[in-house]
Amino acid sequence: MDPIRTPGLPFIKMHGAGNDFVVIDSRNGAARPVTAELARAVGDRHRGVGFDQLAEITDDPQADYRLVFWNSDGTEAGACGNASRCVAALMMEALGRDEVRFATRRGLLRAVREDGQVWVNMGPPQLGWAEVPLAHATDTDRLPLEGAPAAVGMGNPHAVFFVDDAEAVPLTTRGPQVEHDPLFPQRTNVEFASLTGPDRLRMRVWERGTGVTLACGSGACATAVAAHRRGLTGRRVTLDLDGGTLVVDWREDGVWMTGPVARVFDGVLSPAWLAP
Ligand SMILES: N[C@@H](CCC[C@H](N)C(=O)O)C(=O)O
Repeated sequence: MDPIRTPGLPFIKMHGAGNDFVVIDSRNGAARPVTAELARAVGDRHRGVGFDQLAEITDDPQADYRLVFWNSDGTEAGACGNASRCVAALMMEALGRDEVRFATRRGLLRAVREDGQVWVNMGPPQLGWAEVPLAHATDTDRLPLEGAPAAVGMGNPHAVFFVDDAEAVPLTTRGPQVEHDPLFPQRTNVEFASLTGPDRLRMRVWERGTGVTLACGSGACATAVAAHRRGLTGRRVTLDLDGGTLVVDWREDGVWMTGPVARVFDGVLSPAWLAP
């Protein structure tokens, strides 16, 4: 056997507006290799490959494929908008189509390619306190926390703060405080946003299970929904994040989101590294 080109676990490294992913294809009856332990090891930016989320593609009888999302701390996430767009772009290419349907923990979602852009419908926002979920009944538009954030579920929980200057927020201290607040029994993703123009927001994010990231698709959707509910914007919003710009459009059939997609490299996890 060639000692360099050894077999192992293939993956694709992608990013959407700087939100970076390792994509592993476990379709066609392949044994499912991804566990919480493997996700933590691959997610380590020094000893592994590094990612914000690992997206595992599996078979699904009702859809073109199923997606399972893992955070870099090894926890599973119910939704990941940017990874959904990245994998949809890959699958559209592979299947030679401009539309795919995929299953997630939240249910069946749809992505389409229009004018070269991949849009994903993240589904309707979850605006009831139990759906987010929150620990007790309260107005999700203004939570009883310092800064009165809004709570929005997009298949995963989000706490959205509207502030004068998102740049000035100490993300690494405020983020984890809010993530672990007892009001969020499943912890939460945390967004800070400022209005910078008509229907335009500057947004920074602290992701549950990962920390500061350059972008968050479900977070952008949650922020656009919260901004519209507060009367700050219309239903179509442009969000400038640290790693790029996302556009969100809250339509009748759900919250659609688009932005840049990049396939960075294809790699193989060495069997020696994978061995216990
Ligand atoms: N980057 C993602 C969101 C990832 C999931 C999140 N950290 C969670 O635990 O819910 C996105 O683009 O939506």
